[in-house]
Amino acid sequence: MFNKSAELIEQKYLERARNLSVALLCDGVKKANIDLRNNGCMEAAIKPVAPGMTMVGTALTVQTGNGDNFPIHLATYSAPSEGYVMVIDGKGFESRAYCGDLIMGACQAIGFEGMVVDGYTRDREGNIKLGFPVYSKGFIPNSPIKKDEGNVNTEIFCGGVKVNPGDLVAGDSDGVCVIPREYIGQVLDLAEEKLAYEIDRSRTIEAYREAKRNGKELPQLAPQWVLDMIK
Ligand SMILES: O=C([O-])CC(=O)C(=O)O
Ligand SMILES: [Mg+2]
Repeated sequence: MFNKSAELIEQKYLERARNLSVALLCDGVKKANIDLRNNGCMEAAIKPVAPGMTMVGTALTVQTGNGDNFPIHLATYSAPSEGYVMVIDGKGFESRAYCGDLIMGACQAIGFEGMVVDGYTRDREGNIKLGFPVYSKGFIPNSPIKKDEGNVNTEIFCGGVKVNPGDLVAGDSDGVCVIPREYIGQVLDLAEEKLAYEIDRSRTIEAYREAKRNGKELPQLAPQWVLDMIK
């Protein structure tokens, strides 16, 4: 099945998401009480090809298996793709790489924001040189097959999380999370609240560090909720 790509997520939401870590976005999903495995956070096995890679975009989904990358080629060249993150359900297939730096380079040239592979990739050095954000389960040099059409833009599972075309996908050095489209505004509000809490905590920790350095009386370092739980 080959479906049209979902409408791009509004820029104002994408910009807000870019100012938040993936950890904060997952905290937002948790606070919103959305029934999503691991708060939308993909399995730890899905890692950035290099630390420092970050991406935020609208999900374009691909479903394949058996190390077959024909569906990835279909999605790359046949769907309008600027602003999308290609999320590939490769069923964790371990014996072949789904893609390398040629497809990645093409995706980058077209304007994809990044790629997530529930499976393995190759051409790691070339991928790092491109600076194209890719998240995968690891690397294997063995080449993909090109055979079946698979599915493009259908509901998939990637890294244990349900992904629909049009969902928000974000990645950083910690990993990848997915926010279902209908919850984006609510999750961003809650993630920003958590960010405000974290900024406040960092200030307290810095004040403690400063007092200790200067031999001053030490301020309370433990958060109030910890003190309440100890009581
Ligand atoms: O040959 C392939 O299909 C996968 C690959 O290594 C690339 O895209 O660079
Ligand atoms: Mg290659």
